[in-house]
Amino acid sequence: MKQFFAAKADHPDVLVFFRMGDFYELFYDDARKAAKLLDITLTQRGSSAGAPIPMAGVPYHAAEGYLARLVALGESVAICEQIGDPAQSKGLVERKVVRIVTPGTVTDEALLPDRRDNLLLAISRGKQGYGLAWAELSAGRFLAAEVAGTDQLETELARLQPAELLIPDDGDWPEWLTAQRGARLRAPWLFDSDSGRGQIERFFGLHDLQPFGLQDKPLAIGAAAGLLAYLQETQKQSLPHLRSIVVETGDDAIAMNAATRRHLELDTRADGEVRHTLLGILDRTRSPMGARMLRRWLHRPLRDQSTVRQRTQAVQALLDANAPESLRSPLSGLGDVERILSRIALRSARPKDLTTLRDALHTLPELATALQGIDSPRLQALRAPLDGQHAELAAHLQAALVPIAPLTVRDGGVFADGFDAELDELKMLSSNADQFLVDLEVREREQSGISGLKVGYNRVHGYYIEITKAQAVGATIPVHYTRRQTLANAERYITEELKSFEDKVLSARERALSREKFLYEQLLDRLQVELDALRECALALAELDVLGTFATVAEANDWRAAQLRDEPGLQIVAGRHPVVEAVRDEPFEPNDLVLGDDEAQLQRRLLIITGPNMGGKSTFMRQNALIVLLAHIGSFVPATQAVIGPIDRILTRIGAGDDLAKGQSTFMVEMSETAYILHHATDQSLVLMDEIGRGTSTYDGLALAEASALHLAQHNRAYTLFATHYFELTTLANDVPGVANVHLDAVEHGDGLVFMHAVKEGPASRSYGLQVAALAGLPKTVLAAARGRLAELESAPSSTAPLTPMQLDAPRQFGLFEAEDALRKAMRSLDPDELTPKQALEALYRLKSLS
Ligand SMILES: Nc1ncnc2c1ncn2[C@@H]1O[C@H](COP(=O)(O)OP(=O)(O)OP(=O)(O)O)[C@@H](O)[C@H]1O
Repeated sequence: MKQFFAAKADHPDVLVFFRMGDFYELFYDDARKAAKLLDITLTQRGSSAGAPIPMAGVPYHAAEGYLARLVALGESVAICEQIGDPAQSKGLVERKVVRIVTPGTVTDEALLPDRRDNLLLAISRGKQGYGLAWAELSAGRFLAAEVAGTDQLETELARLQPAELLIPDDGDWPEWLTAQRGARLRAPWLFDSDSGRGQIERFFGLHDLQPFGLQDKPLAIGAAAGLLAYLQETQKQSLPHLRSIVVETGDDAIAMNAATRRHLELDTRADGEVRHTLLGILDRTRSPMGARMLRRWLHRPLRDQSTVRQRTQAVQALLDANAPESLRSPLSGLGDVERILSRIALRSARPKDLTTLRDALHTLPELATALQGIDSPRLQALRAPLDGQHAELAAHLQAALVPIAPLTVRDGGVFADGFDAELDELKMLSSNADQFLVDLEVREREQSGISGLKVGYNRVHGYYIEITKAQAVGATIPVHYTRRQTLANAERYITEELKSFEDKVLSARERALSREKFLYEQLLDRLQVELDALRECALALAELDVLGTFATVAEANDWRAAQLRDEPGLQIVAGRHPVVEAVRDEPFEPNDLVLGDDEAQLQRRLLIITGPNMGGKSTFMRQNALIVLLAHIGSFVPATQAVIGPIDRILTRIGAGDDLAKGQSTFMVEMSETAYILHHATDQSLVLMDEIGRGTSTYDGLALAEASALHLAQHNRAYTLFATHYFELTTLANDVPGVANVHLDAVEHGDGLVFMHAVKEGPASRSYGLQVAALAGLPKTVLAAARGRLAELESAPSSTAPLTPMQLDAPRQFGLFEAEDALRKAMRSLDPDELTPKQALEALYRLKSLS
């Protein structure tokens, strides 16, 4: 327990896995917590100061599964191992914390999600805003940035979704941040940028931070220092694969805040589902590295048109050369080269990692050939690191390793025959043993005349000659046999010859094992030298995977290349919603979008979109945002043509949901998202506003919607799609330059409604709210009451009656309500108590004819 308390004192904030024989044991609060989180039994062991000590444990061979679960829950674990051999040590075996497994720093294959990055993020703050530094230890990436305000900090967090978050413990952080999974408060001085600067320089072996472009970014330096300190504390080893810090600046990418990422359902839907999202449609990548790169690209569409154009051109070239499949098939089964390289750097690579790397290197020539002659600068740039660069290393690994590697180096069997003469000889000694023993047995049987005599081996006593009691009856045990062990019905002996054989074989086995360990370390050393080149290769493989995926998706779904250009404006012809189109059984109705200032100086900046519920307003708005986004990651887009000018932000306000975590009501969320948009949208931003104002009373809502639309059109001058049921807003088009109306339609067909889903110029004529409600199965009595109330509202609008959106477009709904009025009058004239059954039946027919 003294050893445990010492380990715990050094690691008070994490669970301590304390190795005892075949188990990792947890004690006291750690035991209680682990028992709850892992659903393992809480027991007791001994007592301390008279009180029993709570304990829980997991078997050491199954520890990985438990660690994976704890890490996924945001917990960290200090692994305290037995140092030295218990068989050799007198008294207590020494124990030491050898590593700390934390959610943001894990590199073991079994503990990592394979298709998404696993990031550790550190934040610092100052008067100018916040510094961020994040690392993906499993891939050797280290980045930093500075942002101006809390909004942007939230945006970056939504993008990066770190597994672990380091925050200086200097008080007063918002709860949404400190309550994040994996959030950890750390001593503020660890984030100090003055001392941090020196630490970073020392770590990377630099004179100053100029090469990283970090020298004038004290906040980013503070964050990077906080992150490095944590890495060094938890990893307890050198981190040679972290080679540089890449500084990201916000201007490089199209900004999308947390709400936008959520609303556009880039990689998860509100219900947590992943398949029916943009990533779900797009992700046909063949390797985990490709999948991770695609996700990163999707969350960071680039504003740099030339990079994006190169990607799009590469996709086109692949399609023209009919090459997507010949590129993609070698990528399947390639393995996670990127993460394997990190494990090699950290010297934790397993034999299987090395055989996977070997097989991947053998695939490179095939890939290089597939890309040969394709007319694309980007593809050729990616081909360069694959082509013939690693043939020697591939041959070396081929010669060194067995075809299918064992799980660990510990039990040997990693190296192939013929690779190392010394190892071969040692292995020969131990494998020839079998024949020697067979020969010996035959010989001893003949010489002793005991035909049932057996030669055997056991781990404790070593080699022996066994003679059963029955066999011994009447026989003479040879004099050179020395008794080794007595069993109930047999005696075991050893001879000089067998003993010297045993020494030779056992030492040969041990020496073979230690030779294998030595060779393994040597192989890791050899690989260290090649890491940079191999990393470049891994990145090329990932990007080829993504570009090949873009080509395949484009081909399968008939997507086309978008044209990015410097002139402002957005023109999309026959655009479709990639997810709705994929999910729906019926054909999708393509729609156009034109926004911008055309040659005739006609402005078209804000579209008021009206139309019935279920008409397709939200779908239309989102599809345009998704097309713009896809175009900026280099993918083709679901449209026959898309010409897109510079875009700096995509901002959305869609749907409503309480944010209970932040203590905000539906309306509050709606307004704070609107406020964000009005503050941040520029004349290069794409803004989607879906039914602003519906979360409050009608007049308030209408007033807010109109004022927001005006602000967007006149002040922000953003490209705005503004869907609304407030029909009043359609008059803005008459008075405000840049505002235009479009609408979606439905037609009544029998009892039902048919939605046309086609976007047309001009305002909608009706809203069909009650019909849609009927389709949704509202009880007939409620519908009838609603119809009545609607008619009343229409015939006698009063300032005291609550207005509804229905009422606001009511003047346009003549036909429907005239018929209802006649019906209503006829009904009023009836007195059921006065009617005979026959009159009642006639009245019913009359009413039916009026309806
Ligand atoms: N262009 C289209 N082609 C085919 N189907 C479409 C199209 N647009 C929308 N839809 C279908 O119509 C459904 C409703 O669309 P959407 O949610 O966009 O309507 P809405 O007008 O925003 O409705 P509300 O006003 O109730 O929010 C979609 O789920 C989709 O199935």
